[in-house]
Amino acid sequence: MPQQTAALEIRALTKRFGDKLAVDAIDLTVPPGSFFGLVGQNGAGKTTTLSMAVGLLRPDSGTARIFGEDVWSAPARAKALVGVLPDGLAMPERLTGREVLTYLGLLRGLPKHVVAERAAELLAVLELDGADKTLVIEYSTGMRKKIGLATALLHAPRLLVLDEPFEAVDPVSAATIKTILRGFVAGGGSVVLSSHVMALVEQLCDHVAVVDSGAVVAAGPLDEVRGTRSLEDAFVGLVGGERTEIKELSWLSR
Ligand SMILES: Nc1ncnc2c1ncn2[C@@H]1O[C@H](COP(=O)(O)OP(=O)(O)OP(=O)(O)O)[C@@H](O)[C@H]1O
Repeated sequence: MPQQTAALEIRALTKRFGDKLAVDAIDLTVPPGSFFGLVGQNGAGKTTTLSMAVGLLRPDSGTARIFGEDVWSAPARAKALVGVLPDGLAMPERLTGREVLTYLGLLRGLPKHVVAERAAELLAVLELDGADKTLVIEYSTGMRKKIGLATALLHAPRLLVLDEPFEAVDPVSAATIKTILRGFVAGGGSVVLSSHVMALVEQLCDHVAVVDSGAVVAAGPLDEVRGTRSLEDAFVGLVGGERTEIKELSWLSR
């Protein structure tokens, strides 16, 4: 059977901030149609990797391809294929959610009626339509995540790259987002998300990569990476185990 083009292929991506090697020649292959979880401790390099992979942060070296299109040498073709929810998404703050979607949809070159229909549907599904008169500057953190996800979905991309999509999102909205993402994958889409919540990654993802100190320490189908353990136990084992040197905070005891 011929090999299918990877949804996302990262080769030797490297980023240094001053003396800090944030991402160290990372390699990652996201198979088409997969639901891929990227996990790692705080500061492991997940956001830096994903930002370089989608063209938001220029790498020092290495390549990223989205369905074969090089993100840095063919950015327009690559970016047409991907929807991105970045960490700390900057939004036009003085617009309502609907206005943001309309603005970004038209910038993407979608016909006006298509933008209007999709914006209405996304706002309804994500329960943001009640906030039709609310400016983004007045949104809660969770509402910002949801409008960010709506902007990522608007142009019907083939790949979604989502940095911590469930952070600060209430359980009802999280359930809605899970349903949307599962439907997206069932319909042939591919998803890469980063998360610290192992249970969520186990629930949603079929592939996982564990990042530690800017490098991948394990990657592949979820069942191969976790083996017979829970993902949390596998993760703790992979990234350095329990920290026995930590003394109790004795001054907290009464
Ligand atoms: N703009 C920057 N300038 C300097 N150092 C940075 C910058 N962005 C990230 N770093 C450093 O690079 C390393 C990787 O950071 P990154 O945000 O990619 O980690 P992460 O895995 O996404 O962490 P978290 O789970 O806490 O979001 C960290 O040591 C961080 O301090």
